[in-house]
Amino acid sequence: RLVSHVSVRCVAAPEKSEVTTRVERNKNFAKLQAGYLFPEVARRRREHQAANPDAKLLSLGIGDTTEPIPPTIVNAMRDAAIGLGTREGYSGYGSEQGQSKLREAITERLYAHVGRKPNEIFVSDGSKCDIGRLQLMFGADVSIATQDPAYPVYVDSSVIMGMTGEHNGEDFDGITYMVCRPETQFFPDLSKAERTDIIFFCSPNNPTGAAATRSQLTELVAFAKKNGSIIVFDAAYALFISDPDCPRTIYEIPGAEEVALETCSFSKYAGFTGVRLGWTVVPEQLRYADGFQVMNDWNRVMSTIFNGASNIAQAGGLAALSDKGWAEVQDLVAFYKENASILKKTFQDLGFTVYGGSDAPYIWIEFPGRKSWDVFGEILERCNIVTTPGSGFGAAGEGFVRVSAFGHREDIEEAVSRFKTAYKSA
Ligand SMILES: Cc1ncc(COP(=O)(O)O)c(CN[C@@H](CCC(=O)O)C(=O)O)c1O
Repeated sequence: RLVSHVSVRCVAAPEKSEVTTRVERNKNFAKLQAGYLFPEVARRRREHQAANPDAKLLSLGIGDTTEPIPPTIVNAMRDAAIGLGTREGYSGYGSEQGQSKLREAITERLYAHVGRKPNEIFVSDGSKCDIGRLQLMFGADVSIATQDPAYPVYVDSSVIMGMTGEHNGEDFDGITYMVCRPETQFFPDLSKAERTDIIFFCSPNNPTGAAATRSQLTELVAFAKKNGSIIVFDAAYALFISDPDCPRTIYEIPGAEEVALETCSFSKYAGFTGVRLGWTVVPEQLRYADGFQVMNDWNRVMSTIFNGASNIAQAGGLAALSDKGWAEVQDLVAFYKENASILKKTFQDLGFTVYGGSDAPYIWIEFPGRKSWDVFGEILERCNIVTTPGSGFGAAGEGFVRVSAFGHREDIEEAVSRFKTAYKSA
């Protein structure tokens, strides 16, 4: 009997050396330089708390919602859950693509005006999960480009899938990093970018908070068309956009349906980070080089390795898209936007160079010449506040720190007071 790779301690027998199986490890994992960013931030937070047991830590690190789910939405999930306890209300496995009425509601609320149809909307258990499944669908032989800095899942999932080479000390060989820094308004210089099969693009961008303009996204779509690339457009924060010149979906750009799929989520809209509900749009017009519809393979992935989003979560999503629920969603987003505005102004008044925070729930603060993890540690020590180091999002994030606006208002105000005390003469 093969025992798994654990040290086996048998009471009766003497301690044996470590026993292993004969299964080779996926070599791609060894390319990763550290654990995933947010568990590492959490580890350092726990370490600091252990060393300072009386400290009241405030978390402006991971972008996790904090406010209660609004009544229309939570009542719908409550009723769905109660219904499962009755013969007429019970339901088992649902469509892997999502309940039709939810697909229709997402389309009606967010995409009908740009030509998308319910059969192109695939409901899931969240956008991060879909990114991993999209990588599985694309396979290891595609070439990848991503904004830098960016949501770490794009790079880490590409490494795990075997789409990259080794880490070269700064970043991974085989990935095209499209640097997004202040000098180019956080939009990549596409004239210098190599052709890749897949382009991960997030707007509003996590972590910089920059929302791409219509002309920038028009340039991106043209770039993808010219190169025959597929854009994975991550719109997880689209509802935070106030600037009318910044599209909330890539499909506001004519022709995008031929080169882009879009992933989005109820996480930051309805406080569903723990409920788990998202979707990915795969247009009928999106085709591989051989003309095969991408939608067909995405459907095959979702029906093969996913058994559908929770029926309770879907009931909540449907309620969120009702007129009443959507008004409550807007109020939630406005609450976090106000947090962002308070934080942004605080850092500006303290003399920092600050980006983001207007069309996104993230504030991107520059610490010229400083190492991000050092600044992270300094803020933790001086303010007992958890942030996220910019270098955790890519090499171009070095010298920056991300501050999240997800928090109770009293915690945001306490954080502001602590920052003012600690950095009054920045
Ligand atoms: C751009 C982007 N896409 C997708 C997600 C996740 O969407 P779900 O539908 O909830 O799966 C996040 C959350 N990013 C947060 C949380 C950390 C993480 O997801 O690893 C953040 O960046 O702090 C995100 O920033």
